[in-house]
Amino acid sequence: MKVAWAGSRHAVEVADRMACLVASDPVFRKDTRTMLSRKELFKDTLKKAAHAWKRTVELHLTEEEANLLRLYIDQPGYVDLHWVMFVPAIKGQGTEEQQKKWLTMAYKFQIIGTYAQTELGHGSNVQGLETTATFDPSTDEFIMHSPTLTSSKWWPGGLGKTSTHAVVYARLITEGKDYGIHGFIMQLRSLDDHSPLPGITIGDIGGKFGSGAYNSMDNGVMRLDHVRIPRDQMLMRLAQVTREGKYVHSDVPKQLLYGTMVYVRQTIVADASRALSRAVCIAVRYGAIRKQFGSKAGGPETQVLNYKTQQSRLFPFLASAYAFRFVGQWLKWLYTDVTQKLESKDFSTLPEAHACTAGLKSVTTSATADAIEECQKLCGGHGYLNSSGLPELFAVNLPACTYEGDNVVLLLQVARFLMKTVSQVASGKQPVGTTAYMGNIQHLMQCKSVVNTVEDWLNPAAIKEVFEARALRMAVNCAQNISKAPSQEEGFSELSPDLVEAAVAHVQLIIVTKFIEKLQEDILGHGVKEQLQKLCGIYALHLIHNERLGKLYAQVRPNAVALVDAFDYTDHYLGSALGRYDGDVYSALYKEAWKDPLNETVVPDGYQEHLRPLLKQQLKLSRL
Ligand SMILES: CCCCCCCCCC/C=C\C/C=C/C(=O)SCCNC(=O)CCNC(=O)[C@H](O)C(C)(C)COP(=O)(O)OP(=O)(O)OC[C@H]1O[C@@H](n2cnc3c(N)ncnc32)[C@H](O)[C@@H]1OP(=O)(O)O
Ligand SMILES: Cc1cc2nc3c(=O)[nH]c(=O)nc-3n(C[C@H](O)[C@H](O)[C@H](O)COP(=O)(O)OP(=O)(O)OC[C@H]3O[C@@H](n4cnc5c(N)ncnc54)[C@H](O)[C@@H]3O)c2cc1C
Repeated sequence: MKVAWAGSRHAVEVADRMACLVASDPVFRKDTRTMLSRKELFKDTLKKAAHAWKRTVELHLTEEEANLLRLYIDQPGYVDLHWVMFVPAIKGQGTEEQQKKWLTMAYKFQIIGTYAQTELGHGSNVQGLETTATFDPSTDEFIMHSPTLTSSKWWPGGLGKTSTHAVVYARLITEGKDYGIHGFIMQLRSLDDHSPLPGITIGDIGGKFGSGAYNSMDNGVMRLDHVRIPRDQMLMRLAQVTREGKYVHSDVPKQLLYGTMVYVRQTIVADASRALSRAVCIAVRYGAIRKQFGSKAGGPETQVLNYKTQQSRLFPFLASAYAFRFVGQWLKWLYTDVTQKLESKDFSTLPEAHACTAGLKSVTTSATADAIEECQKLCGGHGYLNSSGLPELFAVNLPACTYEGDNVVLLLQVARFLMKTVSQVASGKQPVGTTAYMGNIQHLMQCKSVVNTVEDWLNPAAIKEVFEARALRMAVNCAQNISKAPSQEEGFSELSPDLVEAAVAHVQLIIVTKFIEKLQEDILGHGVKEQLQKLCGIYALHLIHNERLGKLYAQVRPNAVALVDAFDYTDHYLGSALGRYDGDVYSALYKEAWKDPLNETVVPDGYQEHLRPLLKQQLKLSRL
């Protein structure tokens, strides 16, 4: 099962090696992280990042190994933005010459970069950004400027205190005309003493939700006051400004400007499955240790994992973790495929890639955030302690519902793609890829489900048909209602809640389909495929209705702990007293409690000033 989860034996081996490297290095300790002040936490993040880079160089780690090392360190920081957004933005939007210049420095960490798109006034509406980049032909420079308070860059990770450079998104103005949003490479801080360059006001935007968690990241604010940069720092793969100031657009779709977001959304699906699997691992292992109540006859107490209510709340998350993992592996393939096509100037699959990445990012991160919260409840009171690992896991993953595109905004993009496809089907065009099922419209609009029993839900063809019929009917229903509205725009707006539901149904179909396709592969190991079939059935059935699932849960229960062990997480990475591999939960919880700064003294600080006078006064009063 470990191989099925990781994707290959090689993947299991590299992941194990990197996880152990992190777990055995004292610099990467994180057990007291939630007790650090913001300043201490930030400094700790700088220390870990520098140490990780040192180890990467010393051990000559490959890119794959270095990425895993970063992942297992498990502390959001400026390096994430550098590798996941700054470098890909230059790769995707820079010319070969620009890539050679900037990536050479970025790969060696001679510069640290971030991705500065969002502003105080606009995040979702990228075309509404206000920062300007005005070309000055007299000096061959762009003047970068924040004309209003709301145009202040706001949120970019690493911007606050760390980044020396950024890809800044701004409205390009040349020859008096506004050509809309484009990317520019800007140096922000001196490479000598790290002070902001003239005209740049920069700082951190303040503390965020939860202790520890995303507070390790210096999300930043930046104002630009007529800062000049050379013309060749405009990312010029998609469009150029000539020496004379003439705007020239290449013959590529302008949406490629959004390419970095497509790339990152794809990686976020993999992050979501990982976060969900961590929460499930904690809740399942703890559920096998925790006992409450026994039989009336005085028998042994029951493991809480054996309660049917616990199983019906928890096992759909276990199934979802596997489902998201497999769809994430497929999405990575889709992204590679579309990138290769783009390189040979085939842009035909771009809209589908956008819809798939946006939709899957949205559905998997929302489900993951909800599930982590529920796992906390599934662990009872102990789940609420920081030492359970769950509060921090929740706080770190909650913003994934917002960053890289608000989940509702992204689902509306999927809905727009679906409405277009329905109208193409109506005019006789055969849809392809993930919307190919819509071509089977006659049958799917009328067919009746043959699913009656739990066993039917293990029949892939039956499952697929149910999900296809559901998704298609919801999409067609929306399209018909939109066509009755006074205008397409009004109809879309009025029906947006239904459109979001239709988009979710389509995305869930993709997830179910990719799970089924995974089951058709050669899967090694005795009983592995059978367990995955049951999980696929649970994932599908819990989305439709909750009846008849008990039988499947009973079949999964004997292997539940093994199914979470297959995630192959070290105790260090899991970071949970409740989810420990050895099950020694109570001693771990007890030990963790004593690490709290409040326990440094027996009598707390503040006793002399506040507690003692109060107690004394009350005592005096009672004696009067
Ligand atoms: C290994 C270590 C692990 C570590 C893990 C680290 C994980 C790191 C994660 C980093 C964490 C946090 C960083 C966060 C960064 C950010 O948040 S960056 C900012 C992200 N911002 C957004 O996502 C904004 C969302 N808004 C948009 O994307 C667009 O503005 C929106 C799509 C909503 C609307 O676009 P418009 O251009 O205004 O308009 P529209 O008319 O709707 O679209 C026109 C047309 O273009 C198509 N389209 C839109 N987007 C794309 C795209 N990305 N690709 C392709 N096509 C796109 C759209 O469908 C329309 O097509 P049509 O044919 O005309 O219908
Ligand atoms: C932790 C974190 C890290 C981030 N890192 C970065 C970064 O590194 N770089 C960067 O540039 N940005 C970053 N961001 C910003 C992030 O990308 C934006 O916050 C995100 O795109 C959402 O935009 P917004 O904040 O403007 O939300 P808004 O668009 O203001 O959303 C507010 C509400 O309005 C709704 N809404 C908005 N538009 C519509 C619509 N058309 N139809 C229906 N409902 C709508 C939304 O669903 C939401 O409920 C980060 C954000 C966070 C939280």
